[in-house]
Amino acid sequence: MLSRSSKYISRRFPSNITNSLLVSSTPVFIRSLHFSKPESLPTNKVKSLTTFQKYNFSQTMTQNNSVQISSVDEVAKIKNLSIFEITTSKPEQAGETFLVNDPATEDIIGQLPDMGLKETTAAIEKASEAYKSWSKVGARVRKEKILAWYELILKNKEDLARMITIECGKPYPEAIGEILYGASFVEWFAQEAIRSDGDTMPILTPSQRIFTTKQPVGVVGLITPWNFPNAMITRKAGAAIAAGCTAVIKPSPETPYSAIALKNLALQAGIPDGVINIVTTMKNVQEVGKELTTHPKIKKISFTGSTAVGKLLLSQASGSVKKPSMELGGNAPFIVFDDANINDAVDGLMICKFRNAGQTCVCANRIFVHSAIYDEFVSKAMTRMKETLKIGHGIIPGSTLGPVITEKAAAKMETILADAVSKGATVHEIIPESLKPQKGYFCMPKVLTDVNMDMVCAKEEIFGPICGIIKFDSEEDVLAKVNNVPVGLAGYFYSNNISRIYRVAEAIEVGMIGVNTGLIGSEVLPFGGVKESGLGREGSKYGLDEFLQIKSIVISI
Ligand SMILES: NC(=O)c1ccc[n+]([C@@H]2O[C@H](COP(=O)([O-])OP(=O)(O)OC[C@H]3O[C@@H](n4cnc5c(N)ncnc54)[C@H](O)[C@@H]3O)[C@@H](O)[C@H]2O)c1
Ligand SMILES: O=CCCC(=O)O
Repeated sequence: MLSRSSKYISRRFPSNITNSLLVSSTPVFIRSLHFSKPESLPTNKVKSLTTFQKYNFSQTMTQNNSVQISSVDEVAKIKNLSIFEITTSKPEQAGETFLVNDPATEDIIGQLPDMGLKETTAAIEKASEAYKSWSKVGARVRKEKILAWYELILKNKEDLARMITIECGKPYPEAIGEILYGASFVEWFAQEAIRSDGDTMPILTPSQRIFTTKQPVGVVGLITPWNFPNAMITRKAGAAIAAGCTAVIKPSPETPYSAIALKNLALQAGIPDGVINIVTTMKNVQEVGKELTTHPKIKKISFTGSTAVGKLLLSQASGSVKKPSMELGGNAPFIVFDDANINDAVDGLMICKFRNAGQTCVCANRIFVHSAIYDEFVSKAMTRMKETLKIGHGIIPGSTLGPVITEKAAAKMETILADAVSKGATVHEIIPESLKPQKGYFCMPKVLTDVNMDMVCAKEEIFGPICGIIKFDSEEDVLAKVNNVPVGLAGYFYSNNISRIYRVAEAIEVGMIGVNTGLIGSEVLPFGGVKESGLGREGSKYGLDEFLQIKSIVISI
């Protein structure tokens, strides 16, 4: 029987992922197998812009009962591989290429053009040309085309999700959840396209009428992260093109194929060429970012990523006063008060902390538990983690914990652990170290107790499967600690006291609060942060306005 909050979670995520994280079961640990990579990478042999590698990786069996995964074989199982291919330019024009790998195996899955200034400028020009007609298309036509895009995303959801798992590492059922989440923004903004109403103002002077109309801002630059390769694009691009804007998207170099597929599906849906443009790069990220934030034809920059990069982009965009939307880093508190339902709180923590191996911007980062229930909560949470966290390649059925995105991200987890231990934390193993897959950027989940506020795990965003649990004694004490950070994206707390629910929800300095739930995202939620977590709101009835500008018209009669 699922608890109240797990039923809620199940509405948003396919039951196989929520059940596997929430409900006890016999542990089945999974190892991924490794493949030997070619010594030198044949970038000079690129035949087409999108080349999915066809090397024969030699497969070596690890110890007993290991599950074998070849990323190359897994890519080959994608039925509609053509949607991941770049079709709008030629390899010779693009010059150099970069390699994309599977973080769970380190296998190379493909290579793409490493575009730079020239290609970015060309994409902006193309978007600018397309803007002339797209911005004039009636809203009803835009709505129909965007709905057709939505249908195609749903039709291809298995292939899109498989690619997310291969290039980003999240378990396949979670990847399916992301496609449904991402598609919900496309559907939502298709419907919003016909709702960009203006206003009629009161008549102050009998001879004057004043009204407003909303117009698209123009060509927009969208820069997105790897942790939601699909949904972070649809949440921006869906709103942008519904508003009548055209877009140049720079996806993360780790997860470019999901972006390319979205663009190809948009073309198939009848959204004209040039409305959505993709610039892929690994080496020239800064150069491309500079062009997107300084080119005079770009009127808005919408970015999701780290606070450090967000600040840089804001400063670059200030030169030509581009309208900004910034979805930046967080450091989400997850508070369990002594009047909470502990089992519900454990449910919420599992989904909130371990989704995408702890790599979502709204993941629980600092877990505060009241001293009266601390031992019980820690014991129940660790039991649940031991029962349900299964590490391995996300394609393997039953796997609930994939790798982190890069070797650097895995190394950061080691640094965070070492810092905590040096400052007095106790580390609790969840999965025996001997079961760690030998290849891939896997991090073993760990619980930290005896955590204090000087530790990096309490001060900074962890972005991985480390779970530091901090003891507190009073509401006042915990609120002071919670708000003593420069960021404020999401927060969560568990309590059954209605007065406290109002009080604490209003006191925590974040843009989004989950009360008695660990999962908050949906297309109707105004998504965004306060303080250094960003500017603007995505999704919801406010999301379209980020891509519109109000024009006031005064008529003398
Ligand atoms: N608030 C949100 O909605 C949200 C959502 C997802 C991720 N995030 C945050 O993103 C961070 C993790 O993602 P990340 O590691 O990909 O962040 P990141 O800032 O390193 O990268 C995000 C994107 O910015 C690009 N980028 C990096 N440097 C750039 C530059 N100088 N100019 C232009 N583009 C540049 C990257 O290539 C990538 O496409 C975390 O802090 C997380 O909280 C926030
Ligand atoms: O990682 C950031 C986005 C997460 C979400 O939209 O729920």
